[in-house]
Amino acid sequence: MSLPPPITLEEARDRLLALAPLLPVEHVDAEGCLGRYLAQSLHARRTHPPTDLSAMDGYAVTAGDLSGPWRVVGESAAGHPYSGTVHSGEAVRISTGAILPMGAKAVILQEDLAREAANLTLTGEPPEPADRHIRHCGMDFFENSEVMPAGIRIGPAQAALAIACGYRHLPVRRIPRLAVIDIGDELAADPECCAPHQIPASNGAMLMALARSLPIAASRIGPVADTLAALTAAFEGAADSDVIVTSGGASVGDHDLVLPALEGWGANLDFWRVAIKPGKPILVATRERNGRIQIILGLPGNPVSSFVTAYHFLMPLLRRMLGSSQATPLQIATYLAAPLRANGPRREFLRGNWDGENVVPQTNQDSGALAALAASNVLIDRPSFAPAAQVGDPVRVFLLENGGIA
Ligand SMILES: Nc1nc2c(c(=O)[nH]1)N[C@H]1C(S)=C(S)[C@@H](COP(=O)(O)OP(=O)(O)OC[C@H]3O[C@@H](n4cnc5c(N)ncnc54)[C@H](O)[C@@H]3O)O[C@H]1N2
Ligand code: MOO
Repeated sequence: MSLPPPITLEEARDRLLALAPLLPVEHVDAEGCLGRYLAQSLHARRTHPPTDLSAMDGYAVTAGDLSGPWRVVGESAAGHPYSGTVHSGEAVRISTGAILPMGAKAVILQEDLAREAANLTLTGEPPEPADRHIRHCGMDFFENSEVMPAGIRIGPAQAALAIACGYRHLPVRRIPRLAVIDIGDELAADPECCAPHQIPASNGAMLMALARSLPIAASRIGPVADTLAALTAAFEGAADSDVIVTSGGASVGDHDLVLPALEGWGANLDFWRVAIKPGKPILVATRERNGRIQIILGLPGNPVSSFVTAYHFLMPLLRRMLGSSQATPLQIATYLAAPLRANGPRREFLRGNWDGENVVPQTNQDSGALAALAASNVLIDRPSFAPAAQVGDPVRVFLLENGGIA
């Protein structure tokens, strides 16, 4: 059997992302759409600050009157503005966030003043420049200005900004429906009831957990036996999903039936085999149903291969369907704390541990070594045919924690 030559990660991912249907837009409560992506750019519905505000607790005075003494004529507190106008020789008690009274052009810190009844004198330094402690109207954003582009991830700061801009609801894309299918005669559904010829089906839970770091609706099917009938039934069970992910049965063995089962089910193969390690046998297919495109990702069964292919393909696909403008994972540059052998033709993603300065590759790089994966917080990116590397050499890594996943 002649196999298709493996394509590069970039080509494979571009092809996959080009297939991704953009899901319909819906309007969701700003607090309820954390982790989703803005479907349209957001323009401020108000100016902020809406007028000049004090940035400190102190006294508001006129511009040409920074040496005092002054007479305190009133107060401007947050939510309770001073209604009069400040004149030369007068000061208004002002708190942080309170509206600067008319006529006032400077705020002097209370630490730089002495007050006795209504009499105020300067004991420290006046502000330099005079408006140093003033937040001017529009300092943050002006009405109608674009505050966030389409495709940005709505995290805590973005939700707060949207609310500050006057939005209760935000345009986001419908949550994708994902089905995860474990495939293999050797798989036990219950890890506590696992015969000697079996292994616990751990990939499904891992893939669900990975995908659930994004806002999705996921369901799990299986474990499914290595037969065409069982696979077809499993695909039928997932027929309403936007994305179907299988793990196992993607390679070339007699019992690796994902590809023939998909073809028998009416799916069209887009690509199979990518020049990465681990993860080479990954396949991507599509199926049209009621005018909708369903995407099927066949991931290799080896647990680390499943994880790495989900990281580089499934997660970017889901992000793109959710409308993200940064669907692919970002890298950081660090330094090797141990030497590495020269790499072969497949771009390799070594499991490693990064301490903030250097990265230590795991000793066990077998694609079935789940313990080494679980002890890792980065994937070290080794380009194809990278020469041997020494301690201290620069290397690029993908983060698996602290924002690396979602
Ligand atoms: N002659 C060749 N053999 C293999 C090739 C090749 O090019 N030529 N490729 C190898 C590579 S690379 C990989 S990766 C694996 C992938 O194989 P499959 O996707 O067919 O996976 P399986 O054979 O079904 O399983 C592999 C391994 O993973 C375990 N597994 C499977 N599913 C699960 C699960 N849900 N939870 C936990 N563990 C799972 C399974 O028991 C096997 O040990 O093929 C190589 N072979
Ligand atoms: O690609 Mo396989 O994932 O090398 O073990």
